[in-house]
Amino acid sequence: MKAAIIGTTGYGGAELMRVLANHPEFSIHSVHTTRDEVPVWNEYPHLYSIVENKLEKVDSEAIAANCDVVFFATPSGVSSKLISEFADKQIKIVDLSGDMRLRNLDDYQTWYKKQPAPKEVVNKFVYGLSEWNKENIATADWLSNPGCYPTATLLGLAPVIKEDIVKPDSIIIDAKSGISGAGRTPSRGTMLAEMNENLKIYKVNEHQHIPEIEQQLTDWNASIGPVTFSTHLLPVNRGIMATIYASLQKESTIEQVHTLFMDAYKDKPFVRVRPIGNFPSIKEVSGSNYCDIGLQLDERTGRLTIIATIDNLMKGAAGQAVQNANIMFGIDECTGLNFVPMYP
Ligand SMILES: NC(=O)C1=CN([C@@H]2O[C@H](COP(=O)(O)OP(=O)(O)OC[C@H]3O[C@@H](n4cnc5c(N)ncnc54)[C@H](OP(=O)(O)O)[C@@H]3O)[C@@H](O)[C@H]2O)C=CC1
Ligand SMILES: CC(=O)N[C@@H](CCC(=O)OP(=O)(O)O)C(=O)O
Repeated sequence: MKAAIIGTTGYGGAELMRVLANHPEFSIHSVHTTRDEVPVWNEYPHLYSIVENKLEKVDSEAIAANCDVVFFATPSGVSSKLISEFADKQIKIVDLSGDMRLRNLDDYQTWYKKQPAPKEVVNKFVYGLSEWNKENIATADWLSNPGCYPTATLLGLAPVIKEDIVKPDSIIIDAKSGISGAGRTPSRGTMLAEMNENLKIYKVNEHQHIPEIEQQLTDWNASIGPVTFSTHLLPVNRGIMATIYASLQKESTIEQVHTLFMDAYKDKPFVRVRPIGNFPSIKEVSGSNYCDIGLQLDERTGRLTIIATIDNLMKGAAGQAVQNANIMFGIDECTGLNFVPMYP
């Protein structure tokens, strides 16, 4: 199968090239940005002699004529405009941006502060949280890849929300991300002098992933109320840790909760539930498509702590996008994604 990538000079696009260059079923047919003619390795010399394509401007006719799938790794507000060009064409779409994730268009306008895509376009997209929406993904033509923070948060919360074992208004998510999550466009907040040896909270109660998390949680369990979600920038390149707190509805033991998670993820190869008393760090999933989950129960307060770690560029973006493309094309979801985490 041939793939086109739009947004190849960004970090998400670069990670897609790294994964697809190694994929036995997909080949990189063309790479696109707003610029053209420059070999993509000029932007990313680590891809020298591995990805030999030159950047091209977006030409939807040519992409659809030559490719089986197009990945949008573009900032929000881009795919919502470009996607209509692909509407009548035979090509599958995987959108890594937030443009197609929120069914309520007013939410998109409020949280992203941008014009939403038309309702009929958004409705055509299937939400690609691979582990929990596999049947719909398998028949999807247009797929919306989850956000990085929602991926860690939702994989961490799914078993307890689906089984209704936590108090619906008790959920607090304390999340931290490496700097690559902010993309490659330079900004003052991500400069070395600002971030080195620092830890910053940002978008307090205003993060655009809040409605995405709440949309999926309430799809699973209508009783779930608004969540508290905070995001912090860590002075590392990659990685997200979501530390999630929720109060149990009734008394349980850590063994019971752990069994619930083990059962929920037993046939989901990219989610590794750690043994009781063992907690994942971001380094332990770096460069891989794993989401690792650790659990602890505070018997004094009745509060459960769930720790979910991912690599924001892999399970949080390109890795999950390729996992979803695998499912959409009917091949094993792990194909091309068997990366062992890099350590140290
Ligand atoms: N970074 C991460 O960890 C994650 C990112 N995402 C999402 O994935 C998307 C990409 O993120 P990221 O790679 O970090 O972003 P970057 O800012 O690093 O890259 C954005 C890319 O989009 C291209 N681009 C911008 N506008 C257009 C346009 N009109 N037409 C074609 N290409 C365009 C840019 O190319 P140029 O400027 O050269 O034209 C660049 O290649 C975003 O929506 C982001 O929210 C999702 C999960 C995690
Ligand atoms: C560290 C960092 O800055 N992360 C970004 C993630 C952006 C992103 O992935 O945005 P969408 O999924 O909404 O497109 C942020 O918090 O906004």
